[in-house]
Amino acid sequence: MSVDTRVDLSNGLENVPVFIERSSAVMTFPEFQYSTDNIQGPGCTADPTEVTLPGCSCRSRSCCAESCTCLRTRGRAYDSAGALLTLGPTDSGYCSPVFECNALCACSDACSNRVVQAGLRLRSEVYGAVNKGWGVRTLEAIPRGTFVCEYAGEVIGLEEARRRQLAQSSEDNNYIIAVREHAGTGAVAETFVDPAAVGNVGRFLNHSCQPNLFMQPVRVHSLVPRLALFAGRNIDAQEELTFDYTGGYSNRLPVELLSTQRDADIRASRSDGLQRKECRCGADNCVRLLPLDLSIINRE
Ligand SMILES: C[S@@+](CC[C@H](N)C(=O)[O-])C[C@H]1O[C@@H](n2cnc3c(N)ncnc32)[C@H](O)[C@@H]1O
Repeated sequence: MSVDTRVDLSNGLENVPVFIERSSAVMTFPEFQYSTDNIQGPGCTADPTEVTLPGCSCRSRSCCAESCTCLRTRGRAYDSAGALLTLGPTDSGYCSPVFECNALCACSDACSNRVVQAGLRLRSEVYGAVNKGWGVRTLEAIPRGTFVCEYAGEVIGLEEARRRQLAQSSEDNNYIIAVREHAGTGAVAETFVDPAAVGNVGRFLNHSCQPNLFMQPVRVHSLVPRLALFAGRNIDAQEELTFDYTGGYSNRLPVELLSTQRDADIRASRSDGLQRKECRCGADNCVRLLPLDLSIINRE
């Protein structure tokens, strides 16, 4: 792929271009297929592009929490400007699910419950981030709570995630993100997304121990969640965009896996094949090692 400032990495697929900084041309640019949406990968039993959720029958421009069936149970997720209302943990310790109005809903495209599905709105640039390979910075200021982009890629099953993680060498970038959600009755739903071969601008986001983005699973047309990234604080133009690869509080392991994870962490901090990489985020609270979700490879 040729690298030029005016090249739109998404090739017109996004609402706004995703630029590549010209001075970063010395670094090799990875080959991958740009996709704005998740696609079904090996081991994923549901097609993320299929419309499977029921729609509301609100004939209004924008839905009201009192009458809309999409909003009635869980309440409003966004304010009237589209900013995410809850940017913190719920009592369960997991993030609260967000359901947007979908293709089967009778409300208009201007409904305030359609944010992530509207796609990228902010201009950003992929650039050479010192000592971290490629990174993403915003070209405009972003208010807290604003939707920034998805972490889109192949949605894969646990076995496939395990196979891919085991095939990685210590030099390879790790792209697989596992997200866990409380699914009621004590069950925990897990989603694995790998944007290495098919993905969007999210695949270039680096980790920080003090990130400015926050990951929130959002369901639009399908039960398969989209991993949406929102601004966790006000962000200035030119700041690097980062998120916590562990998913922070929203990604706690189920209790039965906690001891496995602890043992695995100890094993991996020794020098086996899955040596963890040094974290170069530069934050005051940096834990010095990049997170690696060892529960994927240590699960029977
Ligand atoms: C999802 S990719 C992010 C984009 C990547 N920097 C690139 O060049 O394509 C994840 C990889 O980026 C690098 N990375 C991300 N955050 C980092 C950090 N805080 N410190 C050092 N390397 C980091 C690691 O090599 C990691 O495996």
